[in-house]
Amino acid sequence: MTSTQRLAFLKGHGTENDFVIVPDPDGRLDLPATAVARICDRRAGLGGDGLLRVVRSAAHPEARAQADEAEWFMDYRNGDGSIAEMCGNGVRVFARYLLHAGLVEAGDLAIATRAGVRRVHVAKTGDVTVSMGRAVLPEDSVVVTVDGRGRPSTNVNMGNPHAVVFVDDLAHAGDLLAVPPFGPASVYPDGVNIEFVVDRGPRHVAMRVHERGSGETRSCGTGACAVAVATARRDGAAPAETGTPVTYRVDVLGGSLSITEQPDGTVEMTGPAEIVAEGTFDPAWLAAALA
Ligand SMILES: N[C@@H](CCC[C@H](N)C(=O)O)C(=O)O
Repeated sequence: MTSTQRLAFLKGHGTENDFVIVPDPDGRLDLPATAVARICDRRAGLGGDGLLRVVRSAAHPEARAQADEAEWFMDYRNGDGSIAEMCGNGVRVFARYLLHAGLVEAGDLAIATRAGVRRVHVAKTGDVTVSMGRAVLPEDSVVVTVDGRGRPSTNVNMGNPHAVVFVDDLAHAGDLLAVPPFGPASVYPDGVNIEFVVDRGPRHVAMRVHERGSGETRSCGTGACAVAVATARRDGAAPAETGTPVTYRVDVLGGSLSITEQPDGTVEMTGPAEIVAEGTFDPAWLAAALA
């Protein structure tokens, strides 16, 4: 980018998990963690739970191997600038952006991520569905520390790490999240996303989440998948054994997501994804942020 060119950005969200989208098709932009954190700052920057850099897979060293399957790579960063393997709301917003920008046709497409290629269905309007791969549930229940107290949780990996804690009242989660919860470093050496869950009805739950690298957010797509799978195990629902898909509605502070576990173990998520604004960075502000 030359000093006279202005870098474009867009803003989007999925169930109010919000992202700054930065198109960088040829992978020319060096975006250090400090710059991402400044861009995602809600007072001194644009504000967002995370950032989605849009890069051609062939132009990114971490995605080159996926380039035959997926033209575009979602380079996802948390709001503090740290890198995460996967973002479920982000990948829906990423697909909505590709369509919005005319980079793909409506229908089925593949998106490269650090957790592997994800298949997405995006129509011209409405919800976006993404196949999130298989959940991995290591057998052990893990004790996480919430507000100074140990609580048992279900360890679920959706490409990124989650700990699902069943609670009696979600209202308490707000107080509990005042001090960031954490999991044991032996199980989660790179940190963990922690979900608090209550029942709302048959195959219907609500959650709040504390995200690694972003704090409490109004939604987490991978978290909702982890919650649905952990709840299905708790409820004794076993799609692999019955051959019948199981669907949970997972309410989040910013809306609701539909999560289906298929008999082959893959997890599908359906929910909204919207682009809300687009513009350009002030070149002087950006240069300072990148310095
Ligand atoms: N909000 C995301 C998850 C983003 C990554 C997460 N904070 C991590 O560090 O693993 C989602 O919608 O899945």
